[in-house]
Amino acid sequence: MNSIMRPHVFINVAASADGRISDESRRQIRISCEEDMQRVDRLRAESDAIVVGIGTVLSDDPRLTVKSQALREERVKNGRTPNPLRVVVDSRARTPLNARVLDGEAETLVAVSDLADEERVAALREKASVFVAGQEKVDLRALMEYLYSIGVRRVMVEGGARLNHSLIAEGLVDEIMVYYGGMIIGNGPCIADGPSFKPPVPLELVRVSRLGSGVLAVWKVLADKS
Ligand SMILES: NC(=O)C1=CN([C@@H]2O[C@H](COP(=O)(O)OP(=O)(O)OC[C@H]3O[C@@H](n4cnc5c(N)ncnc54)[C@H](O)[C@@H]3O)[C@@H](O)[C@H]2O)C=CC1
Ligand SMILES: Nc1nc(O)c(N)c(N[C@@H]2O[C@H](COP(=O)(O)O)[C@@H](O)[C@H]2O)n1
Repeated sequence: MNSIMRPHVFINVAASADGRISDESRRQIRISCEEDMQRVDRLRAESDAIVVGIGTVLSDDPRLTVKSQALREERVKNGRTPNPLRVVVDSRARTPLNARVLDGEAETLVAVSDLADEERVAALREKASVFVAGQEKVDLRALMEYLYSIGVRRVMVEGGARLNHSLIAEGLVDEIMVYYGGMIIGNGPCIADGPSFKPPVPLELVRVSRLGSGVLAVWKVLADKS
């Protein structure tokens, strides 16, 4: 793979003990304990951009903002915007115009592909920036290069399952943080949904710790990096 200039990219995800990130209805499930939610808020505050897939926007309607006022103020003190840039990977420009990511609380970039309907893109441009790359799916390497070019150096990916898989498949992930909550979900999307990696993507365990009622594992991705 040709190397590109791109930000440091990490995935943060909350999973059940059986590795599921929601149930078969794909509706959001609260897996994280309070301590983990605070850790996630700090990670957001330390990031320049938060990336999610359109599946996550349609299922969860997330805000993707920093919840702690103190952390937002600290960012501002350091010359940054109160919240990181929100990025939605959305090939066909399906982000609803009333989605919380378009609420103006933070800047938002919607990444679409050539498949996106022009009228939908024009409507999104009223509320967000739009980046176009890729014929069918969004070209994730081009997106990461673009984010780097606008000064983004640290990207937090908050799912979902299919976007995580694609980013790992493209060699665009450096680190994966998994909070395992004390529950079994059964059927549902897993941490990375897609065709089997052959061979499996190797990870190195960086650290593991008990957090609240669950376990936090931090992994470094050892596969070829771009
Ligand atoms: N427990 C947790 O930490 C989290 C759980 N979730 C859960 O994950 C589920 C959503 O995950 P998914 O349905 O897999 O949707 P997703 O959020 O991964 O979005 C995938 C969609 O993005 C679009 N896309 C455009 N370009 C793409 C590319 N190059 N690669 C991959 N996708 C591309 C496609 O339309 C694709 O179907 C929900 O159930 C949500 O609740 C989501 C985030 C975090
Ligand atoms: N860290 C974490 N723990 C859980 O238990 C979760 N269900 C999620 N989901 C992610 O958080 C987003 C919600 O963000 P807002 O609170 O609306 O800002 C959701 O879309 C998932 O990406 N995460």
